[in-house]
Amino acid sequence: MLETKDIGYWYDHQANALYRNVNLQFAEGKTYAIVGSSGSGKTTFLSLIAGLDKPSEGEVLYNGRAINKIGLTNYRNKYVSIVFQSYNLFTYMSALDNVLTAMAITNSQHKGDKEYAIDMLSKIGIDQDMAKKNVQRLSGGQQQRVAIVRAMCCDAKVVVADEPTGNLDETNTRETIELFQELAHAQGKCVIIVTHEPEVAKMCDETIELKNKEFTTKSAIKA
Ligand SMILES: Nc1ncnc2c1ncn2[C@@H]1O[C@H](COP(=O)(O)OP(=O)(O)OP(=O)(O)O)[C@@H](O)[C@H]1O
Repeated sequence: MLETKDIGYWYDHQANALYRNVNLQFAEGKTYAIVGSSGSGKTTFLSLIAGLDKPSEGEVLYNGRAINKIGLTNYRNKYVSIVFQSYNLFTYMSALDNVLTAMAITNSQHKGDKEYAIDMLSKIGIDQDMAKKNVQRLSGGQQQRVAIVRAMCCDAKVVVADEPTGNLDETNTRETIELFQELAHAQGKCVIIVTHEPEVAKMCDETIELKNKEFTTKSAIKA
């Protein structure tokens, strides 16, 4: 579904490239963990496949089409959901309005379907009363789950997440990754997570390690 073709990236000079000739494939229905030391370029890689930045060389392909041909803004709006460590919810809105707004902005097939949004939120333990309160009244773990439900309610097939469990305790981390698994396994999405936590990587279907400017796919390690 998503493929990098000989991509390379450098901020200033080619000689200082973070990596070059990266050829990776990401399938729908699977979760991927990208691991590697700090500063190796994981976040940068995520921004390339999410269409937030362009590779210095090579192409990112979505279902065989170069994303710059699709148009980066068009690609991001239609095909990608992004989950951040800092949740990136609209802080002045309720959880319900956050989900409804995302469905409206992305023109989801569930656009305007309040009952669907309420039902999805209830699946992560946010009842109707709580769903209508300002999102800042929820705990960090709950806010991150709202951010994931928001991705679930949108049609985008690619979900990228940058350290989504960075602010969460062990229990919330596990629940969050289980939701990502559901997103991939039940909804057929392609979920790509940057993480420095080995427990998170273990729960994903595949781990890709970025080390010495090379990406290596590790065999699936099941928790
Ligand atoms: N705008 C920029 N201009 C120049 N260099 C940058 C810029 N943004 C990031 N870098 C450098 O590029 C390298 C890769 O950064 P990136 O954030 O992708 O790494 P990372 O693997 O995600 O790190 P971490 O795990 O610490 O978040 C780092 O050395 C960083 O200092």
